[in-house]
Amino acid sequence: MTAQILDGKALAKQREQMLKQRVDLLEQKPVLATILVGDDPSSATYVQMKINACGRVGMGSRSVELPSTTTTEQLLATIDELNNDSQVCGILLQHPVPPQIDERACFDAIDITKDVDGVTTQGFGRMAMGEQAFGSATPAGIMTLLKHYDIQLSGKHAVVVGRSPILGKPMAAMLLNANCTVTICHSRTEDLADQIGRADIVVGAVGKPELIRADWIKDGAVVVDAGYHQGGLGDIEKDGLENRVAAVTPVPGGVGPMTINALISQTLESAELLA
Ligand SMILES: Nc1nc2c(c(=O)[nH]1)N[C@@H](CN(C=O)c1ccc(C(=O)N[C@@H](CCC(=O)O)C(=O)O)cc1)CN2
Repeated sequence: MTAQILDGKALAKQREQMLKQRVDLLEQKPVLATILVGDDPSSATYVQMKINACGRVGMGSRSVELPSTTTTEQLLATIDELNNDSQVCGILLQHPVPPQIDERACFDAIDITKDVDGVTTQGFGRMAMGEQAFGSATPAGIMTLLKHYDIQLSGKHAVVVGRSPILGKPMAAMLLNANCTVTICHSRTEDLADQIGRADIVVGAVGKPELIRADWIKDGAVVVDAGYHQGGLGDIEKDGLENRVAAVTPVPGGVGPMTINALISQTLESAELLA
């Protein structure tokens, strides 16, 4: 068996062409506001990648950069201003924020209609209940990728490794909504290798380089790696997998580009709904 490569980079590029056509139909250019707090170089790179993607599809962006000493109150005030700015149709608060900030309070201050990154508690709840909501960007991008490659989900056993509010938990909810049987594993899971060995679909969403070993994964599984670490490593070790699994996301070029694509797609949807 030769694994199908779930090429997120190519799919994101293809989808950007369609997004551009939809943007061109709008009278007012959609604007995504990005908020970067502090000076983490990776976060700055990811925000710049999002701003660049907006530009490629003809959308505008408003970049807000705040110092690492910013307080929760100051960040809440910035979010409030953007909530009330009729030109802004989506707000992205880059995670992580510096430790003195109550990140959850700040995420939850984003107006639900502008929560295009799917980070609010209300958005999560609505999505989990199967109601209209923008999904958290990385799991939403993964779902688009799986759909594009016609990966069958209904009735399959998915194991999500990681339970973070913007990745593992919403990923599990989305797979459940797609009729998977879902197991969530995390740092306290005692039999991780056994759980992974029973998975038809494995999602690495734990943020630890190659924590998931290739030989735990069963033949014919679908392997989705949401991790990205120094040296191009993901959360999942890939040694020999390409000859025995059904499909695998590359790192880089798999989930990452689909995260950004989900964000800009949802920003456009927000603009279309607000128009
Ligand atoms: N508010 C949010 N914060 C964070 C999110 C998020 O979805 N919303 N996700 C991650 C980081 N992230 C986006 O913010 C992100 C990470 C990596 C990539 C990506 O495309 N990576 C490339 C490789 C990197 C490169 O080329 O430099 C790839 O995988 O091909 C996109 C987005 C944490 N924070």
